[in-house]
Amino acid sequence: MERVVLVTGASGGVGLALCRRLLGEDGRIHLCLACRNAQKAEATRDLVLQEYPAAQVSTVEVDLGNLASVLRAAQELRCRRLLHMLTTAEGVMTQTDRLNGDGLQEVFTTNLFGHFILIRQLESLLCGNEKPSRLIWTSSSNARESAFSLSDYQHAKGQESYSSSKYATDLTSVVLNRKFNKQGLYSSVVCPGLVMSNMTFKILPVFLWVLLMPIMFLIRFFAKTYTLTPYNGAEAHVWLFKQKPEYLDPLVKYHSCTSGLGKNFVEPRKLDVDEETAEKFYQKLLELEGQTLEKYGDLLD
Ligand SMILES: NC(=O)C1=CN([C@@H]2O[C@H](COP(=O)(O)OP(=O)(O)OC[C@H]3O[C@@H](n4cnc5c(N)ncnc54)[C@H](OP(=O)(O)O)[C@@H]3O)[C@@H](O)[C@H]2O)C=CC1
Ligand SMILES: CC(C)=CCC[C@@H](C)[C@H]1CC[C@H]2C3=C(CC[C@]12C)[C@@]1(C)CCC(=O)[C@@H](C)[C@@H]1CC3
Repeated sequence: MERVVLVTGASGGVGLALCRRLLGEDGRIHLCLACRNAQKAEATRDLVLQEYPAAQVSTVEVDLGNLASVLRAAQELRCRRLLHMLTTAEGVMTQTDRLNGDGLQEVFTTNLFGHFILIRQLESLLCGNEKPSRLIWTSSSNARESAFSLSDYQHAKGQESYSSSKYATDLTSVVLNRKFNKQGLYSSVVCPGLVMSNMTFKILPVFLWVLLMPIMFLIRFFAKTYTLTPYNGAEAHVWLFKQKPEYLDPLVKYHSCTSGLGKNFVEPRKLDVDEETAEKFYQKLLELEGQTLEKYGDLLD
């Protein structure tokens, strides 16, 4: 049976590199590209098919910061019946977080909660299959416990919404493993390292990054997480794709690394999470999910 792999954030950066690399690893997979709008999805599909003309590539339109869009995408994916792996590679990092149309913090929703809803809505596809299914979350080494608070888990009050959302991602993955491993669903978190992408181009202009490039190549001899290209950044995802999920440690984050001479490898590092906090946070996610489903009852089957 073909493996169906859904990649969010597939239109650029690490997500697009991951799609290309997955097809290079296994031409038999069915790749589903999740993009924010139909034009981007089609453009990405064309790009991927140029390189792998025989590949099976479908698209789904989803704005992860918009819960109605997430529920519609889940409905569509349920109709397609199959899903074996979901990997997240979208993300937003802004100086000024804001409320979205659902009255939730945008960074929290896009980086975590939209996916949480998507996964819960796709539980029937992901759980109880003959072979294990898997989730791969693109987190970050920037996930910091000090940025996260249970009482303000959407990070409405602080200035570190990105770090908070990535820490919340790590917590969620730990609990998902505890709840769903028995049903054959396994979750892992990865960090792609420092990658030149639209995200970093919002921190400094492209020309400055280009000027800094020689310095960064030198830094890479000492800092292995300077992966720099989306291709290198997707190393941990691709490595995980090839592992048996049952043998992975749920309390580890897998970091994409690149040596000074440009060789890619993966480094597992222990997650800095308190399992009790993770469980309490999960309960809060369930509460928020309840409110969301109540609001969007018309989008449920
Ligand atoms: N770059 C880096 O140095 C690091 C990145 N990461 C993480 O890696 C992941 C990928 O980042 P990277 O590739 O660098 O970033 P990019 O900005 O290049 O790519 C982000 C992708 O996410 C999509 N996206 C953004 N918002 C939404 C949304 N609301 N709904 C659907 N899709 C959305 C973008 O789509 P669109 O084309 O429509 O904008 C794009 O395809 C992120 O989770 C990021 O946090 C972690 C550590 C370091
Ligand atoms: C390399 C030189 C000489 C200058 C660049 C300085 C910073 C702009 C740069 C150094 C470390 C970078 C970094 C990130 C953004 C850009 C830097 C601060 C991230 C915060 C990007 C998003 C993430 O998820 C983190 C893991 C990155 C951590 C390192």
